[in-house]
Amino acid sequence: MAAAPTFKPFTLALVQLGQIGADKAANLKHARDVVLKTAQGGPTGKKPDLIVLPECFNSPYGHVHFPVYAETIGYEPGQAYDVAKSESESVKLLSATAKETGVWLLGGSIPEKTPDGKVYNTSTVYNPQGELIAIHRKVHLFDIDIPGKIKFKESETLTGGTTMNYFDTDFARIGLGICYDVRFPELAAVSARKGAQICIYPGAFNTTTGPLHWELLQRARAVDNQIFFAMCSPARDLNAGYHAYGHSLVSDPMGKIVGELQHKEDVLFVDIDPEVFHSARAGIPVTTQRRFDVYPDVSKGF
Ligand SMILES: NC(=O)CCC(=O)C(=O)O
Repeated sequence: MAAAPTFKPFTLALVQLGQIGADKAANLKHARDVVLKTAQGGPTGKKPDLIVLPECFNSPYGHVHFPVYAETIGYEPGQAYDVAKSESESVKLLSATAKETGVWLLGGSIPEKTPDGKVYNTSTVYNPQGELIAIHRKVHLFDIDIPGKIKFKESETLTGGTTMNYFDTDFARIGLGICYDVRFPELAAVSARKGAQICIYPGAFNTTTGPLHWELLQRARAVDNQIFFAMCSPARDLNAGYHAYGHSLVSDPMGKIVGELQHKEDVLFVDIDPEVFHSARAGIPVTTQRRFDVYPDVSKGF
């Protein structure tokens, strides 16, 4: 495995997208418009280095919708990918938008179909040249049943991914996950031990678990691993079948919230300061104090 890039300061923008409805073309156009505007800079006018979209940004969120909206991506890690030949209209649009803005783009997630008939919840990542350079298929499917509150079963139509994923930029190694993946500490732990200085998960928590767990889990993953941790949600739409919690958030490696939105469409700009990462690790050196003679290192074998 290549060494992680030197962690440099960068500006992260989380796009808490609204207006995600039944019309895929309208969803894609709106996402593109907001990304183009975001790339012009935040309140300080500073152009972001990396823009992130939310989970399932091109389709309504629900197991009945995933197969209907699913697109063939056909990306194989380590193999060249020609966006011009892609069958995915979302991939083409995201690639063109990244290229036009000259900014890294983590394209939230979209339903993806594969030739064996499976459907995944998949993130795609583009460099500023518009090349598709990484994907992550949601590993842990969101199957929960809280009586009287929320029942959701992604596994009705989705298959869980089987790989750990990160990507390297010129400013950081970035660990990937999607939403419910945050509840499984191993995923972020493996990314961090493989050198990720930040994990970014597009996500769409709900209004039952969101108030209790959204912030808690992100700050926990950040402190566990002494990394930055960010999640980008859709805005809340009470007319939609699924009510997203919103509150896109960034925690620093000390567990301090360095930016958080409310529940409406908005963009969160955060300047990521590597100094916080280095001082957290120097002051509380858990990364060198682990007792793998007592318990196993979950990152071994990846
Ligand atoms: N989209 C998701 O995976 C939702 C996860 C969620 O709401 C949770 O409580 O976990």
